[in-house]
Amino acid sequence: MSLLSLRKVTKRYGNVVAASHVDLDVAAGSRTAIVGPSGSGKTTLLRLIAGFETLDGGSISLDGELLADESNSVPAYRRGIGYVAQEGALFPHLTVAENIAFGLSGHAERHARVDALLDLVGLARTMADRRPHELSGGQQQRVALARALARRPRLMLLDEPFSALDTGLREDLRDLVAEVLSSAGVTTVFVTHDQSEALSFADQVALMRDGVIVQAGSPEDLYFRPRDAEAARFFGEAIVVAGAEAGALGLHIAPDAPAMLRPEQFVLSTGGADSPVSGRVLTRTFRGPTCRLLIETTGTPPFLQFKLDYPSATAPEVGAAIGLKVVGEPHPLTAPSPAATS
Ligand SMILES: Nc1ncnc2c1ncn2[C@@H]1O[C@H](COP(=O)(O)OP(=O)(O)OP(=O)(O)O)[C@@H](O)[C@H]1O
Repeated sequence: MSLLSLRKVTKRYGNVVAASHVDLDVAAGSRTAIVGPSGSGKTTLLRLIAGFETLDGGSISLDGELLADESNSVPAYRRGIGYVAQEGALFPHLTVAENIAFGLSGHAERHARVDALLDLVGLARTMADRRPHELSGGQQQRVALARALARRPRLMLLDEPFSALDTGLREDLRDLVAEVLSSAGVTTVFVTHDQSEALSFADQVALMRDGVIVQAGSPEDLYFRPRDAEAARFFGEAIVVAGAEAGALGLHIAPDAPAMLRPEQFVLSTGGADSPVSGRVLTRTFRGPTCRLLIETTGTPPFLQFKLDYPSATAPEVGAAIGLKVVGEPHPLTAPSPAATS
């Protein structure tokens, strides 16, 4: 069942339409990622849901209750929504415990709740008396999460909460947050510009472009069945082929629409005598466990170039002849694209 519903949500800043007729449904207990290029309207959408901004059109409802439309707006503090921003959202003059307990009533209850929340977000109880400047960035974000959870929100909004952290820490904290939120059963909407974070953390991914949600669906939908070439490339390497290019790969696609393949749909073999398509390695970039190879087909023109990752231990050298076989189907794209490869 849908907990959060956005209907034709519109927000303008002067001439800029930051959100335009946005429809979005978020199921109870699920996690939705909002992704898209810089300036596409992700933060605006989150701030509208939180109640930090007013709507110019449309409506937002939570659990059947109207939160906002053109003429009404429930104040942010009455929405029962938790919000964790990128960084710096803690009160600097309050201790960790005071930050977490901010707004909670009852001394005894506050104390017990702070301890439970510190445990939940993996912070030692001895940190309760520290102030934010005595914590690392990752610890501060854990406190911010604990503070948002303290009020038992109906919905949690996360605006790039891990983006200021180093890669390793970022992944650890992301896994912890996923665990904490699902064990607490908290419905979550989060903004990220990191595609892999969106694909791994979310049940539903909504891709925004120029204030519009161009596609919303499961991570698999967005990755394997993107709507257009731009959406395809947003989620990783995409090989977009049309007409003769598809023929050169031995694929059958509709004549006037392009189609997309992911590089991992190409099975590469060295030697290549038995493979339907022949090619050679143009460049080879070592990346640790894998090498990124730039491949060019050599059989039937037009000759296509594309990149694919291959295990380093057995990666072919530059100039090596290879064989290629396509597995799975090419995915048809709705909008034509002039470029053949990414
Ligand atoms: N308070 C504001 N006043 C004027 N324009 C604004 C305001 N807030 C956002 N905008 C504009 O609205 C558009 C959407 O901004 P928004 O911050 O929602 O994008 P975003 O997708 O979150 O971007 P980023 O990934 O860079 O954070 C942008 O063109 C931005 O310049």
